Amino acid sequence: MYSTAFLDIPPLTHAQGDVTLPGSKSISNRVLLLAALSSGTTTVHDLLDSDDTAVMLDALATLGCAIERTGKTARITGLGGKLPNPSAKLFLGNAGTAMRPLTAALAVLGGDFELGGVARMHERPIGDLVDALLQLGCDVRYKGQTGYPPLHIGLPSLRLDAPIQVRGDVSSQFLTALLMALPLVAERDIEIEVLGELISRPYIEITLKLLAQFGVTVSRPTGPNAWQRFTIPAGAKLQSPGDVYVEADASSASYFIALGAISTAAEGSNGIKIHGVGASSIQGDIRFIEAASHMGAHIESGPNWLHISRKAWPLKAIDLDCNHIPDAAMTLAVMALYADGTTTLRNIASWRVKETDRLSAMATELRKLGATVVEGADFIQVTPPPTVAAWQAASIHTYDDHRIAMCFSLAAFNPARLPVRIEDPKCVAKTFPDYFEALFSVTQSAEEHIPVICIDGPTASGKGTLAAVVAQKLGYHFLDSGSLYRITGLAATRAQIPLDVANEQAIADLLQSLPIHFEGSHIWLGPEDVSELIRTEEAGMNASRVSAFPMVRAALIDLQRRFRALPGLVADGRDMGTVIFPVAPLKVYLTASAACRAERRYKQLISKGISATLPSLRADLEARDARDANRSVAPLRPAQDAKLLDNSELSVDQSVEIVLNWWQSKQLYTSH
Ligand SMILES: O=C(O)C1=C[C@@H](OP(=O)(O)O)[C@@H](O)[C@H](O)C1
Ligand SMILES: C=C(OP(=O)(O)O)C(=O)O
Repeated sequence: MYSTAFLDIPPLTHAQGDVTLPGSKSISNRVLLLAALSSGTTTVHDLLDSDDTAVMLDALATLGCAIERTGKTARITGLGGKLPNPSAKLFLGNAGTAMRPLTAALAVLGGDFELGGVARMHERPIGDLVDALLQLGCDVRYKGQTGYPPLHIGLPSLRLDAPIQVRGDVSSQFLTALLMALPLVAERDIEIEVLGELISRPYIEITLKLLAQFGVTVSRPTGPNAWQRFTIPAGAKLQSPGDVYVEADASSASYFIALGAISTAAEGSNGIKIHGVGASSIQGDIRFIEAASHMGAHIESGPNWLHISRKAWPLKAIDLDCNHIPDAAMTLAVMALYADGTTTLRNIASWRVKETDRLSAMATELRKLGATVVEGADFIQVTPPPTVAAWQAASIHTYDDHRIAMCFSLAAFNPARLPVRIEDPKCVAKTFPDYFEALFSVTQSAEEHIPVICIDGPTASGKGTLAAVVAQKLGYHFLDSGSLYRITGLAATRAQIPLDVANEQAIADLLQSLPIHFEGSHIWLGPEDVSELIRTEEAGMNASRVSAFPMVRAALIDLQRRFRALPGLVADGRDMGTVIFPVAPLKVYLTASAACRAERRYKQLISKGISATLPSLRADLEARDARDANRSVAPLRPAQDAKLLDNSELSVDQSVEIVLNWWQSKQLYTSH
């Protein structure tokens, strides 16, 4: 997951390949709750691991449910409708699928509970559900504002004789919550009557299908009243089905379906294949494929897969009632940027009460990109930027809304080849923590568009630390090129090849087959973590020797350039800006006085328990500077266009800030 303040997505040109998507949020949280309430043990496979499922799992554990987890599998011992801990304070984040169903289940079971979440959860309505529970005789009180969480739940005096009325026009989750909770107390038939137009209906189908798996068949009329009345039969009992498999999330699939529709594949391959969900999914958001097809996607499907490629281009503008796909419809609003006219998405008033006011947020952010947007009470109308030149590089504010972050990443395919900045990318953790990793695994950018920041400088200037922190702050890859020379020195020594120029061919040959692999700050040579081993003074001297051999340097050039990958690279070394990445947009040449560098190295060694003396360290360091500056190939010197940074008097944080400011000053993002 990218936990950076922002993530800059370079302009993307192509997409192709396979993605396996994480489990459905709606199915995961329903199955977890049903498994906990039912009798018997349930093994849930392919469970989503995200913020929304974490709050549900924590809540169930707090309530006394035994849960064993191994990877994506959870084994849940059902409570059989009895709570061992009938008193608890539950934090439910911003998960509607946890807050609403748990409120109903705990209200009918009774106890002493407090249910709350993040600030936004306390702005998301729950009054219609509470009203229904009060009719039933439950004791539910608002701890803050009437109509909103946090809630206190006490002991009920249940009255199950009259039909329970619930409004369905703000959220379908209120009806879902009642449907899952009422089998706990179904001594007689319990009827639920929906008032107003029921929105987001396909989510009710998910609820009914999963209830059926747990042994409860809800009956309802056929014909026009099919969405008005639901009857939970007397004697209904939640019984574990044993094993449950969670489909991949169809709403998450929408970003990759869109990707297939708006991108072309690089030569020799074809489209995007999504694994884990197919056209016969029980999730309503799968119907996004119909909308995407209308816009121009070519979609094929099998039992558990989808294959998408581009058919019509530009995409065709659509006018669509999106009430049945409220979440995936946000993706259509971004696809509309690539359409041949104005796209209108209707009947989506519920967008206003989700993770943020999504109607207003989408309108604001789409406008930043250059689109013309009309925002209505319950619709949005998007007209793409009129010309390529009208596109703008935008910094997208994400409002702690995972879907805003995910759908706006698709704007990186803009024809103006502008990057897109996604603020607070970690908000995707609500349903898809590794979204951006999945995106980068199937997308490509022209090499010249993948940013590289070079940080070159002499030994002990602190460039490794600076580069690693800058890479981490930007979410970029990190190349510690010096370590490649150190590994070369180590490998040659182990192969008993003397480090002199007569053996440069043999050392260069050795490099062709070295299994080098970087993992954060760790460097692996095959199965061995050599990070510590290559940091000794001796390894440094050996590195300096082999780095003077032209054949060795040539062999390492391609290897180093391959580190330039999405979303960007910070490369630390001695010739990053002069030789390896000569057209990098930012080159920093980091120095510090010899006295200062010797002292830093001294402290470093002493802290590791290695004895050293300052004068000898300083002499070694000056000798190494002289050798590096005078070697015939790629001598150590600043690139002509490098920015010089002397950090003798600066802390690491101060140096990082300077470099990030230099980087920021090169960006074009508008955030108005
Ligand atoms: O029941 C569910 O799993 C959901 C129902 C929908 O909410 P509304 O019914 O509030 O539209 C949807 O937006 C949400 O992401 C998940
Ligand atoms: C509306 C959403 O979430 P929630 O389940 O919290 O309602 C969503 O995931 O888009």
